Amino acid sequence: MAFVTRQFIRSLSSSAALHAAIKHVTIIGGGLMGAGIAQVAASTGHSVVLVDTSEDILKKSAKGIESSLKRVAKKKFAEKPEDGEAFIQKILKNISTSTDAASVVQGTDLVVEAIVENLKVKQDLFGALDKAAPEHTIFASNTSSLPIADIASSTARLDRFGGLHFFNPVPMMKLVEVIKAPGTSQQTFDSLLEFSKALGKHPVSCKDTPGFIVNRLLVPYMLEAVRLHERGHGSKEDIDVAMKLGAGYPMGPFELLDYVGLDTSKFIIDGWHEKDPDNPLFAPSPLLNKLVAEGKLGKKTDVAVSSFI
Ligand SMILES: CCCCCCCC(=O)CC(=O)SCCNC(=O)CCNC(=O)[C@H](O)C(C)(C)COP(=O)(O)OP(=O)(O)OC[C@H]1O[C@@H](n2cnc3c(N)ncnc32)[C@H](O)[C@@H]1OP(=O)(O)O
Ligand SMILES: NC(=O)C1=CN([C@@H]2O[C@H](COP(=O)(O)OP(=O)(O)OC[C@H]3O[C@@H](n4cnc5c(N)ncnc54)[C@H](O)[C@@H]3O)[C@@H](O)[C@H]2O)C=CC1
Repeated sequence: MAFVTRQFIRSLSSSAALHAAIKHVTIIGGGLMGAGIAQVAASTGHSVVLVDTSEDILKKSAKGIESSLKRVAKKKFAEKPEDGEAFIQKILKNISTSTDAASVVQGTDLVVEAIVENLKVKQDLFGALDKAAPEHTIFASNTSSLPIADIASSTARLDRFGGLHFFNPVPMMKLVEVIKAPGTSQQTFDSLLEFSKALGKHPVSCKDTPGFIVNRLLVPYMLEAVRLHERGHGSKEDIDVAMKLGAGYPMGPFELLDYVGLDTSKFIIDGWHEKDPDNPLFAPSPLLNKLVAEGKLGKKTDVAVSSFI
């Protein structure tokens, strides 16, 4: 009995040690999501390396993180603004940047990928990182719409691979969907749940099904808003106002599409349409296709102007 108890306590403490082990995080992709995830991880005391393809992009990511932190500090230190600068600098010290993912993952506990929503590109990245990262390193994807199992299939660490789906803007949105793919071990899943909590987020458990929970509901709604407008049944402005004042959404669907990025939205819809071509919920939108072809991608193209105008 005493032995069982000791064993039990030992297994509990080794699982706690595993959870505590996520200290060093590598975020791949310094765009809208990666920069936000890096900011939140650094703000909660993690040591973060942010990776992208060029120094110029990383400079832009760092600028975005700093201005977001300024907004946080302005609120947090409203009474004592002089403490705000020290708060920002302390967090920025936890973040370094790199363009060489394979070398920085050598010392990391967790890789969170937030690059372009393309299966092949994600698989190539993880396939290469799998060879470079230590045994214990957990891999996670922030994909909006792709099956985690498909992304993980380019690696030999299916048990240490899961989904961590954050929401935009990451510093403000409390939810993280934690996805357990068929190969994800319980230990990995628990570590991802613990990590989400350590970031101050509220995790929910998801199966590896298309769109998990939020996007399975949100994407058809947003597309239906675009189709309603395409049919001439409402102006973009009226649809946005209607959903804000009539349904209590903080942003209307067109405002949100601008915020999320029209390119990312198109990647999601095209991918689902290809898999399920007869499903009218995922039919491509001529308006969205036209705007993306014109390079109008939403706020990421021009913060001040809506791509839908
Ligand atoms: C068709 C396919 C489509 C597929 C899409 C899939 C994408 C995904 O995979 C999943 C997603 O992320 S979906 C998007 C989920 N996000 C939302 O729905 C956001 C909705 N908007 C909001 O919650 C608020 O407008 C929001 C919180 C953003 C802003 O709040 P407010 O509306 O009250 O407006 P503000 O006056 O601008 O902000 C108030 C204060 O909030 C703070 N803040 C906002 N943004 C911040 C940021 N980025 N960093 C730091 N602080 C921030 C800030 O304190 C601000 O006050 P000020 O600084 O004085 O303006
Ligand atoms: N935009 C949103 O609201 C949300 C997006 N997501 C998902 O997060 C991921 C990223 O989305 P965003 O941040 O919006 O995209 P983004 O376009 O803002 O940023 C993507 C970044 O990844 C970089 N990148 C591309 N390939 C790379 C590679 N091989 N190695 C390193 N960096 C690379 C790009 O240079 C770019 O800076 C996508 O999978 C998307 O579906 C998830 C939740 C919300």
